[in-house]
This record gives sequence, structure tokens and C-alpha cells, in this order.
Amino acid sequence: MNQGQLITLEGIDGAGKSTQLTWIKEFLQRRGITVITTREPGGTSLGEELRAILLDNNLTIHPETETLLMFAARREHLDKVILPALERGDWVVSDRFTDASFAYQGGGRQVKKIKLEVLEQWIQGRMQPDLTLYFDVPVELGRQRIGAINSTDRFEKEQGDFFNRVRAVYLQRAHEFPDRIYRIDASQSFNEVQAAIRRILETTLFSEPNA
Ligand SMILES: Nc1ncnc2c1ncn2[C@@H]1O[C@H](COP(=O)(O)OP(=O)(O)O)[C@@H](O)[C@H]1O
Ligand SMILES: Cc1cn([C@H]2C[C@H](O)[C@@H](COP(=O)(O)OP(=O)(O)O)O2)c(=O)[nH]c1=O
Repeated sequence: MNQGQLITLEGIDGAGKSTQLTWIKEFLQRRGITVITTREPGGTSLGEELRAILLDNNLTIHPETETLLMFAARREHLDKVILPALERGDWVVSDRFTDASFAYQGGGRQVKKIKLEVLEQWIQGRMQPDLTLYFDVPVELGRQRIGAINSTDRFEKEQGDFFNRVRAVYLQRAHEFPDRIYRIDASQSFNEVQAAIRRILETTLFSEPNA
């Protein structure tokens, strides 16, 4: 049986990832693929408990503690959800994965990159997503879109500078890993973003080598 594929969605808060997740799932299902959708931090019972702590506005958490909790949740997620699904031949679409730790903890919180690389190597070895869709929006637009939602969590309440650093790391990683990370201009309309996703999925995952 073929191994499934891992697709991850990345971007600053308000970029529009969650909005497109269901459409991506349905697009893949129409191709006869069994798909599970999941998210980080979260995706398992322990992971969702860690998520509640990580997003809790009433807590102050040291940046390295935050980093370790993100990777702890990810370790569970890989063990209980992602790797078993891929081994069954199912595809996994995850709303965020390790690029978010480099962007938010590395960029936003300024945790040293080498520490993130050590944790990445520890829990993933050489494993990487097959495809990452990076939803790129200017920080102000992301904030406006979140502003339309009432509650803000521990990350969403951060200031513009924080999100500028997060976005800078995402852009840098898209540049560094062009075969895996595809930048989408997510400031476009819903339909235009969807068309861009469709083009990327068709060319990267479904292109016929001799067609
Ligand atoms: N292309 C778009 N144009 C305008 N508004 C959008 C677009 N995509 C998403 N939104 C809106 O922006 C808000 C944040 O979207 P969401 O998908 O939750 O972002 P994310 O999961 O990346 O934080 C939602 O209210 C959503 O309806
Ligand atoms: C996976 C991950 C998420 N995060 C942050 C980014 C988000 O602000 C938050 C997850 O919240 P979530 O509500 O899923 O994000 P969004 O509003 O974009 O849908 O956790 C990290 O800081 N590091 C990580 O490794």
C-alpha cells in the first residue's frame, strides 16, 4: 500500500487557513483519497489539553517552556494520529505543524533556531511534510480578519512587531525550502485563494509525469 501524504497549512493568525481546510479535504476526497484533517497544537486528547494551556490568556509562559509544550503536543500528534494515518495510506491535512514553531517561537518569541532544530530532529528525524501551503498576508490584514472574531487568545493578543517577526520567518522558510513550501497570496478573495490552492495541488501532487 502506498504511504499517505502530509499536507500542512501555515500562516499568521487570520491568514485564512482554517477557512480553506474543509475545501482542501473535499478536493482530495473527490480524487478518491481518504483524508483526515487535524490541527496543532492539538489533534490528540493530551494535545488538546496542552493547546488549552498554550492559548490561555491568563497564563504567562516562558518562551522555552512554550516551545517544549508545542513539541510535546506534536510528539503525541505524530505517534497517535499522523504516522498511523500515513502508514494506512490515508492523507493528513494539518492546520499548522513544525514551521509554526520556527515562525512563532523562533521568530515571534526569539527562541534560538538551533534549539528548535534539535527538537525537530529529535521528534521527526528526517520526516517533513510532503507539501506546505503558506498563506501569506500582511500583518495588518491578518489582524483585521481576527478583529472580526471576538475572543483573542495568548498569541492573537500579541502586537504587530511580534507578527512581523513571525511572517519574516515564514517568508524566509518559503525561500529556503521552495520544493516543499508554496507561498499563496492569501490577501486575495476567497475564490482566488482557492484557485491558487487548486493549481498547487494539481501541479505538485497530481501531475502526470508523461502527460
Ligand atoms: N480570502 C479571504 N478574504 C476575506 N476574508 C477571509 C478570507 N479568508 C478567510 N477570511 C476570514 O478571515 C477570518 C480568519 O480566517 P481563518 O480561516 O480563521 O484564519 P486562520 O485559520 O488562518 O487564522 C475569518 O473570519 C474568515 O471568514
Ligand atoms: C503549532 C504551533 C502553533 N502556534 C500558535 C499559532 C496560533 O496563534 C496558535 C494556534 O491557534 P489557532 O487558533 O489554531 O490559529 P489560527 O487562529 O491561525 O487558526 O498557536 C505556535 O506558536 N507554535 C506552534 O508550533
